[in-house]
Amino acid sequence: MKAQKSILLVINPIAGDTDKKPIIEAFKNHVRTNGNTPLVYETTGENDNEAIANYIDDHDVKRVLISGGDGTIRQVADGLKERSINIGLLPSGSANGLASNFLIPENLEDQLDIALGDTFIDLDVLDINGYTSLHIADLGVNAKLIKNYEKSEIRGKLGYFLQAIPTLLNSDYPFEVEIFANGKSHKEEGVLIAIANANKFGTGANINPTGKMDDGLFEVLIFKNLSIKGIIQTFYDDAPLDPDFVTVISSKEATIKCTKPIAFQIDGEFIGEQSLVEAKMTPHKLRIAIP
Ligand SMILES: Nc1ncnc2c1ncn2[C@@H]1O[C@H](COP(=O)(O)OP(=O)(O)OP(=O)(O)O)[C@@H](O)[C@H]1O
Repeated sequence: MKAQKSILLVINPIAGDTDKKPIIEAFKNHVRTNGNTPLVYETTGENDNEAIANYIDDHDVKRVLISGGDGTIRQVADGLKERSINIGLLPSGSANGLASNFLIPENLEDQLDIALGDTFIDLDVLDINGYTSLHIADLGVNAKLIKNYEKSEIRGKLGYFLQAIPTLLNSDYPFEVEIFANGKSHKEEGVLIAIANANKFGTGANINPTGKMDDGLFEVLIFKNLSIKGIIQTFYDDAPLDPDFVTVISSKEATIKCTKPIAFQIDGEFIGEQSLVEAKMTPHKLRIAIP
């Protein structure tokens, strides 16, 4: 007889503003049907990283499924640290930026099959100003959009969309930056400087079409203006980006200096206005089950 394995679901009850009971029930049924033991940890918003790490050690957990947005995935990544535990994703955040890069289906039973399956990516883990980043961090218009969205009452895609127009009209942009990477300095003007491990934002915009999420490198992308042609290009998955619109630098380490503090976000979380951003690849990988 096969030994029973403990599978933990880390679930954020507030992510995406949806009822999580159906996810918890489907998870428990699925895991029990496979002869394993389902465990559930609901995040509280307070010291979850530490609590998740303790829970994993105390219950000899063999795999962690995550139901939430990018914030919850980052918390699990921080909790796992050196533990080599496979994870699976049941996206339930409002944007699901990271998960949107893996073509995970909408159907919950299909998601469970994939999350408990044996096809994996060893995702790069970045350190940016001391925070873990798995997806995309950026300075400029998108971070400003996220800040205004976090302050607004309206959640979901509509809330994000409603913030777009006043944010885009903001007079702080373009701003001046100096980027040090691969032993060179680049001085540029930009409206958005992204540090991208992944390809796409949760909105579907493919800002980093040539990036690979497991190659030990990230891209610094300097978007020089809000060109309509450039923006439209980012909606076509494999379209090469116009060099008049964006400069791309691949690196393991980069320092970005701005002449004034600029709105900054990491994986969908607004961090504050920053004039210095230091990004480096860590030796860690996050092993995620994917389709
Ligand atoms: N029980 C809780 N009550 C309040 N806040 C919580 C709770 N659990 C987690 N959080 C907070 O939720 C945030 C993470 O949310 P997450 O990114 O997973 O979802 P989201 O914002 O809906 O999705 P997305 O990032 O895809 O837009 C963190 O700031 C965390 O502190």
